[in-house]
Amino acid sequence: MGGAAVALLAAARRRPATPLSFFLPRAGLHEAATPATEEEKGGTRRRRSRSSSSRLLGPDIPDAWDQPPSSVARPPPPSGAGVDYGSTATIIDGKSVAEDIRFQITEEVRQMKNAVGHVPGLAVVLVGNRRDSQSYVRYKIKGCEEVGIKSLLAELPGNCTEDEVVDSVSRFNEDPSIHGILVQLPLPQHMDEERILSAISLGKDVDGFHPLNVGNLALRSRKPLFVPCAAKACLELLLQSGIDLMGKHVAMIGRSKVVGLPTSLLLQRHHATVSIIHAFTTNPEEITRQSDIVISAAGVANLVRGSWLKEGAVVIDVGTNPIEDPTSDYGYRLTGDVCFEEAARVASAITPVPGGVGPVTIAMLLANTLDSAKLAYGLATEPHEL
Ligand SMILES: NC(=O)C1=CN([C@@H]2O[C@H](COP(=O)(O)OP(=O)(O)OC[C@H]3O[C@@H](n4cnc5c(N)ncnc54)[C@H](OP(=O)(O)O)[C@@H]3O)[C@@H](O)[C@H]2O)C=CC1
Ligand SMILES: Nc1nc(=O)c2c([nH]1)NC[C@@H]1CN(c3ccc(C(=O)N[C@@H](CCC(=O)O)C(=O)O)cc3)C=[N+]21
Repeated sequence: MGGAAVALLAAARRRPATPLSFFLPRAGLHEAATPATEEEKGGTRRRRSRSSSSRLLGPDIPDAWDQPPSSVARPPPPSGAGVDYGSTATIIDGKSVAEDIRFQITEEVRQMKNAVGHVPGLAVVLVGNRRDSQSYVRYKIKGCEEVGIKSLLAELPGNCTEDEVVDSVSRFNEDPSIHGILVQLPLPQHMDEERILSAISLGKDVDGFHPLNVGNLALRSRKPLFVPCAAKACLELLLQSGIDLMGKHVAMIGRSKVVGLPTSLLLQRHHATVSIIHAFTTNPEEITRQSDIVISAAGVANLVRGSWLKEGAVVIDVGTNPIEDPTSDYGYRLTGDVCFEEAARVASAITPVPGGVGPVTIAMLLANTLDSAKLAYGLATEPHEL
C-alpha cells in the first residue's frame, strides 16, 4: 500500500524540486470538486501553484525567559483599497493541496477496512470553552468524517483537574480502536502541559509533541514516530511548490513547540540553513531580508512587511490571527503574520490566510492518524521517511 501524505515528503526528498506526480492525474476531479474562491469568482484568478521547549541555558536562566517583550499586533499597514500592488507572486493553494491529501487518505482508509476490517481512530481532548479551540476541534472532526476516520471527542470543563485530563488520555491510550490522541492546546493555565502531553502513549502521539518524538526529530541518527502537523504542512507546501530546500536559507519566525521548533528541525533534516527569529531577536528584518524562504509563526498580525523580504523569496504564513472586522458576520476575520498585499509584490510565492497552511495542517493530522493505524495493524513496519 502506498504511503499517506508523509510518503509525499519522502518522494520529494529523494527527488527534490520534482513535482509530486501521483497527485497530478486527479487534476480534472479536483477542478470539479473545488468551488471557485471568492477571488476567482471575481475574475481576478491568480496563478495557482500546482507544480507541483526544555531549558537550554541551565537552571540559572534569567527570569526574563518567561517575560518576552509584549508581542501585540502591529498597527495595520496603510489601507490597500484602490492601490495596485502589482502582485506577481504565485499563490500557494493550501486548500487544494489538503484536498488532494484527503483524497489519498480516503482511499487508504478504504483499503485498510477491506484488509483488516478496521478504520483508523482519532481521539481529541478539549479542555475548557475557548471559541478558537472549539472551532479548530470541529475542523479536525469534520476532516476525520470526510476521509472515513473514526473520531471521539472528550470535552472537559476548564476548571477540571489535571488528573482528570490525564485519566481521559489514559482511557484513550488503552482503547485499541484509537490510534491517535490529540490534546488541544493551549490548556488552562493551572495545568502542567508537559505532564499531560507526556501521558499520551508514544505510539498514539499524532501531534508529535511528546518529548521523545521531539527529541528524535532533533537527532540526526533518529526518526520520530510522528512529526508535528503544522511543521509537516509547511514542508509539504514548499515541496509541492517545487522548492528545493537543500542549502537554502530559511528564516523561521517563532520557536514554539507547536510550530516554530519542529519546523526548524524538520527543515534542517532537509538540509536547509535555518535562522530562528523569536521575540528577543533584535534584527528580524535583516535576517528575513537575507532569506530565500520566510516562514512566520509568531501570532502577530502584520509583523512581516514587504520591506522584510528579499525579491523572489518564498513566504509561508502560518499565523492565524483574529482581527476586528465590522464588515464580517462574526465581527472579526482571520489574518496571517504577513502583510499579504505588500509581500505578494516582492515574493515569488506566498501562502494566503485563510486557505494556506491551516487546511494542510489538518490533513497532516489525518495522515499521522492513518500512519499510526497502519503500524498498529501491521500494514507498515516503521514510520515514514520524513
Ligand atoms: N495554520 C496552522 O496550521 C497553525 C497556525 N497556528 C498559528 O500560528 C501562530 C503561532 O502559533 P504558536 O507557535 O502556537 O504560538 P506561540 O505563542 O506559542 O509562539 C509564538 C512564537 O513567536 C515568537 N514571537 C512572538 N512575537 C514575536 C515578534 N514580535 N517577533 C518575533 N517573534 C515573535 C515567540 O517568541 P518567544 O519564544 O521568544 O516568546 C514564540 O516563539 C498563531 O497565530 C497560531 O494561531 C498555530 C498552529 C497551526
Ligand atoms: N494539540 C494541538 N495541535 C495543533 O495542531 C494545534 C493546537 N493544539 N492548538 C491550536 C493550533 C492552531 N492550529 C490550527 C489548525 C488549523 C487551522 C486552520 O485550518 N485554519 C484555516 C482557517 C479556518 C477558519 O476560517 O477559521 C485556514 O487557515 O484556512 C488553524 C490553526 C492547530 N493547532
